[in-house]
Amino acid sequence: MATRLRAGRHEVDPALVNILGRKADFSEAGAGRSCTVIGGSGFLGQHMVEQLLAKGYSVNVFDIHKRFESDQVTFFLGDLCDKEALLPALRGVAVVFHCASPAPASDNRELFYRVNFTGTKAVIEACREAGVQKLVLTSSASVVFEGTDIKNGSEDLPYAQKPIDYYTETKILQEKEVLSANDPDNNFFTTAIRPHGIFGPRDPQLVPILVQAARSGKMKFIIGDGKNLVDFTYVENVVHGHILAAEKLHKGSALCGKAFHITNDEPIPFWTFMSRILTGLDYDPPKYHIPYWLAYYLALLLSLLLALLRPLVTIKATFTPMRVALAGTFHYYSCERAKRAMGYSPVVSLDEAIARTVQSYPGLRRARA
Ligand SMILES: NC(=O)C1=CN([C@@H]2O[C@H](COP(=O)(O)OP(=O)(O)OC[C@H]3O[C@@H](n4cnc5c(N)ncnc54)[C@H](OP(=O)(O)O)[C@@H]3O)[C@@H](O)[C@H]2O)C=CC1
Ligand SMILES: CC(C)=CCC[C@@H](C)[C@H]1CC[C@H]2C3=C(CC[C@]12C)[C@@]1(C)CCC(=O)C[C@@H]1CC3
Repeated sequence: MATRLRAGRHEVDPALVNILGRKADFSEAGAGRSCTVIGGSGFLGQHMVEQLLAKGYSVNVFDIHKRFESDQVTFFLGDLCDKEALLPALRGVAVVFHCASPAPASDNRELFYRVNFTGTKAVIEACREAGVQKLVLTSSASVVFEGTDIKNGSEDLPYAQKPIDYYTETKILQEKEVLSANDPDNNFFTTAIRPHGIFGPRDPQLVPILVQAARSGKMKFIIGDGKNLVDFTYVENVVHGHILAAEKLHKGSALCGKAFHITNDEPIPFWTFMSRILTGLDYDPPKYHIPYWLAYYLALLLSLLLALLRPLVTIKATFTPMRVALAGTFHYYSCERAKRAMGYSPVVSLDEAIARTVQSYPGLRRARA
């Protein structure tokens, strides 16, 4: 069962919910501006909640954890795999944003499958049962990435036949489920947003991992010639894409049952981006080059060695073939489809985004002697 944690500004009498079958919408902006953010306690989820509130939406958060306080939000705690737990959080809302997933760094295959695949099926069923009209999934551009160069890739690229990890494999299954659930006859519309390399304030992954690597002396080498372009997308642009998608998703719109890349539309060499974050926080940027294939085979050798030793020692490598591929190949995507179908364009430039991000991590700045 989900636990309702707080009666927020938009809470209504449960008796009224029962009579009307849906929660009344009290926002200034009118009908359709009530939503639930599944995964609303996470990095992207919290930014979603902030911008939705600013735009006058009434917001429910459904998450396995509660990580912030707000008297404007109604919180529901539970596991998204449990349809019965989801239902109270979805009744009466017009839009559901599904941005929950186990962290990509996890190696728990069973968890990825359970949450991203079977859990997403529970979300779809719960949406239908609760009378939700729109479901916006946070997918990932990596659903088409196989570890080799992608330059200005469009959404027409086929799903990866050999996804780079189990997280991505289950993101593919999840996206397929959501897109095929689009059902105009029953007034249920679905779409998927595919962001890439989300970064920004409060991100627990990219900047902290990078700083940890720099502090332990692992950020000395540039893999390859350092010219490989990659998309890094500021979190507020990702949120903007999600909200636009929800607003443009309706019967007969080009969004129904389709996926959309959302990026900063400013691909940047991977190592330039890393160096700008590092120097912004007073760390030295990497300066020695190591050939891509040498790095790749070294990482492969290391992972084979660790697999052989696994019965005796369990060490989690940071230098993995998957990370080498992410750091040494081109992978940037066209967001033309989102521009055309929903009028998307980034609201924060990459320069501004990097500056805001660096400024937001005073605790990770290098201590000067
Ligand atoms: N960050 C990135 O660069 C990219 C992210 N994405 C996608 O964006 C989405 C959001 O990512 P991000 O904000 O970084 O991730 P976070 O891990 O920060 O947020 C996900 C949230 O979902 C929660 N959650 C996990 N499992 C469940 C469950 N079974 N039931 C309810 N809640 C659950 C998490 O809780 P807990 O922390 O306890 O697990 C967390 O609060 C994900 O779908 C991810 O795949 C796509 C492309 C790039
Ligand atoms: C676009 C996208 C998916 C971004 C994710 C960023 C991460 C892949 C990087 C953040 C820190 C990076 C890192 C390495 C590879 C890429 C990251 C994990 C190394 C493992 C590369 C090899 C090394 O010498 C150590 C690096 C540590 C940090």
